[in-house]
Amino acid sequence: MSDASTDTTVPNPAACQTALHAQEVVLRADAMGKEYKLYGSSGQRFKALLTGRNYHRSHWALRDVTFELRRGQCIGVIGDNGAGKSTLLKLLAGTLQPSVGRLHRVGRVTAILELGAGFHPDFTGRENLYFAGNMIGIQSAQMAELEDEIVAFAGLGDAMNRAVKTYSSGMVVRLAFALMTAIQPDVLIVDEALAVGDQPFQKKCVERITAFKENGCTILFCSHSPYHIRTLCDSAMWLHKGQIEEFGDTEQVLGAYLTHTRILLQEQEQQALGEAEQELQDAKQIDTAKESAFTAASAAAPASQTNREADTAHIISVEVANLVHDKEDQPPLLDSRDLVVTITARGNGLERPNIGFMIEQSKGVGITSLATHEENTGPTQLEDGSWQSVLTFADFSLHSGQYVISAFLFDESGLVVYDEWLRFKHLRFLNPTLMPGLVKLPHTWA
Ligand SMILES: Nc1ncnc2c1ncn2[C@@H]1O[C@H](COP(=O)(O)OP(=O)(O)OP(=O)(O)O)[C@@H](O)[C@H]1O
Repeated sequence: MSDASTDTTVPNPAACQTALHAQEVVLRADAMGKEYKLYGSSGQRFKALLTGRNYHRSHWALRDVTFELRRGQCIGVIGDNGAGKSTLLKLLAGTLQPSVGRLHRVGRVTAILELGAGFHPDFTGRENLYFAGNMIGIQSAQMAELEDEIVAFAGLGDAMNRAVKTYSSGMVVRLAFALMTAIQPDVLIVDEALAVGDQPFQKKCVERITAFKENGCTILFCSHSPYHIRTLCDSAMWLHKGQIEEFGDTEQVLGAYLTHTRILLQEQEQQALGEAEQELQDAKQIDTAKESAFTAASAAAPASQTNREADTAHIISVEVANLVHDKEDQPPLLDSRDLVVTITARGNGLERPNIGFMIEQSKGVGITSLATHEENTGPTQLEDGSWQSVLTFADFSLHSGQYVISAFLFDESGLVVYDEWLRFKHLRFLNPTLMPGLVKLPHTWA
C-alpha cells in the first residue's frame, strides 16, 4: 500500500498543448499493481476494522504493470474477461488508486468509462453541463462558449431542458460523451464506448475519436473488437491475468492474442465435443426460424417497412446460390464448385455502406473474413435504394465439411458495425480429396 502514488498535473489544456511536444511521455506506469481485498462476509470486514488484523483474501487484479505512452500514440488494450483491462483504465483515469507502484500523468486526461456517472439526476441536461463540466475542469465561462457545440453533438433537442433522471440510458450516454469530448484532451481513455448509442451516434463518436487521433491526442482504447483495435491503434497491449503479456506493434500483439484465444477455443471445443452436434441442430432450427420469419416479413411488406425502423441501416438478406436441401437432418448441400453469396442491405441515408463476410467451420474454427472496405470494392446500389454485394469463391477450395456463414454491415469508414447476422447460413460442401486438412491453398511447387 505504502509506496503507491498518483501524480497528476491537470486541467489547463492550452498551457499543456504548448508544454507537450511529440515524443513526450504523457503517461507512465511504473511497477503498478492493484490489490482487491476479498472478505468472506461483512462480519469479517468489520472484525478486520476493529482488530486491525487481516481477515481478507488478496486478489491482485493487476501486477507489476510498467509502460509509458507518448504523445500521439494510440494504444489498444485487449485481453480475456477478468484480465484487468477495466482496472487498468480506471487507474490511468484516476478513479482508482494503485495499491503499489507509481503513475505519472501529464496534461489533461479524459476518461470515457462509466458514462453519465458524474451527472446530478435532478438537474436538467443543460444544468448538468455546468455541474459535471465543473467537475472535469471546465469552468462556467468556458462552458458558455462550448455549450452550443455540446448540445448540437448530443442531439437531444428540447430534452436538454428536462431533468437527467427522466433520460433513457442512451440519452445519458449521448450527453456524457458530448461533454467529455468537448475539449480535446492530451490523453483520451475509452472503454468500449464505441458500442454505445444508436448507429448515427456511434458513427459520430468514432469520427470524433479519429479526429482527436489525427490532432495528436494520445488514446488508450480498450475493446473486445480486434477490428477496431487494428483500424484505430498503432500499438496494442495484451493483458493476461493482470499482467502485460505483450506490448508493441498492433499486428504482432493481435496475432499472439488471437492464437491464444484460438487455443482456448479449441480446448473448450474438445470438452464440448458431445454438445456440438446438439448445438448444430439448434442453430439449424434458429436459421430456419430466422429465414422463415424474414420471408414472412418480406412477403408482408417491402424491406424498408419490416419491423426495423426504415432509417436504420441493416442487412436485408444473405443468399447462397445452388444450395440443395437433400437431407432432413443436415444443412443444405452446396451443389456447385463455386460458392456465391449475395448480401443485400439497407444503408444509412446517402452513405455507401460496406459489407463483410465470414466463413467458419460449423464447430467454430474461423477460416476467412472479408470486407468490402478492406478491398476497396463497396456494394452496388440497387434501384430500390438498397445495397448489394455478390461474393464469389470460384472453385471453392475448402475440403468436405460443414460450414457456417456470417454477414456484416459496416458504415462507410468500416469502423461502425451497423448490423451482423452471426452464424446465419449453414451449408455442407463435398470436395473429395485424399489429403487431410481443411483447405487447398493456392500454391506452386518448384
Ligand atoms: N471491486 C472489485 N473487487 C474485487 N475484485 C474485483 C473488483 N473489480 C474487479 N475485480 C477483479 O479483478 C479482476 C480484473 O477485473 P477487470 O474488471 O479489470 O477485468 P477486465 O479485463 O476489464 O474484464 P472484462 O473484459 O470482463 O470487463 C477480475 O478477476 C475481477 O473479478
